Amino acid sequence: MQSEKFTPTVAYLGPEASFTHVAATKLFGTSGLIPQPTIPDCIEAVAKGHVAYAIVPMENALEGSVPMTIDYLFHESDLYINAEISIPIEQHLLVNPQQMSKLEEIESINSHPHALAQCHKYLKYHYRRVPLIQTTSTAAAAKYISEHPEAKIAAIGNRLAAERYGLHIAEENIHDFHFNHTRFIILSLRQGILEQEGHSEKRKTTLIVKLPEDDQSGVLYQVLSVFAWRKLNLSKIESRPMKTGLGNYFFIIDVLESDEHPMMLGAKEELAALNCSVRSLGSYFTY
Ligand SMILES: O=C(O)C(=O)C[C@]1(C(=O)O)C=C[C@@H](O)C=C1
Repeated sequence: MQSEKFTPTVAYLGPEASFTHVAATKLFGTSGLIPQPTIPDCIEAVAKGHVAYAIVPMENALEGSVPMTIDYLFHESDLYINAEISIPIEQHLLVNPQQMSKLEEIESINSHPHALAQCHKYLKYHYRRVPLIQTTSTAAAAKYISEHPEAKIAAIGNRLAAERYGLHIAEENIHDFHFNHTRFIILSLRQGILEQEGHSEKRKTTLIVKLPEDDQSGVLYQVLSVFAWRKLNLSKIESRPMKTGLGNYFFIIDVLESDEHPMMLGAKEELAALNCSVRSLGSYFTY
């Protein structure tokens, strides 16, 4: 399936059977995948050249962006996006087989904060007084309860985690909204395109734009008009704090066009003429 002849090493948010692991196997197969405990560890592994790629969650359809990913991309690293993959997310309530008959005695429910938030209504209705404990991933929560069969803890995670860690699915599909997807980005030190079967027709480009330091009225409007009159379709724009003081932001902008398209070259020039700083995180296919 892969066009490259060697098996690349890929850091992913683990442990095994996290959603990021599921996304990674869809794109890279099962070999060369190296689990990391956190998103920063994935990003650091690729930034230091310990692995060829890192795959990390970027955005969930219910909960929005993963701020840790965006902030590390902007503040802590100099990486490029080589591909994007989006997968459906189904959350299940998992318990150790020893706890299956004692569900009403559950003392905490553990999972990744995004997963807990995706099941907010279910948890409020069925487990109102049970504390929710955040873990580094859904699979980390599943692994923990498999290693502590005596603990009266449930986890929220996927079917693969139930199988991998020998857990029971106490309740299926507990996410609050049916259309639940997460998109993941594949990062590397090189600007490049990961090209495999089943990619999108068009490329997407991610830009990081900083507005001029001197506060001018209408500058964001001007930035948007740079794309608008060129008919460059934006699929996302989001502001994040610069971390230099209240009111200072950078923008992450996804454009449904390749970085080398003449209109994109013109857009980047015009943004520079507006005194904006522009960094391209690369052009890539989506899967
Ligand atoms: O915890 C996992 O299994 C992950 O891969 C992380 C993550 C996320 O960061 O959003 C990925 C997909 C789901 O939305 C829930 C959690």
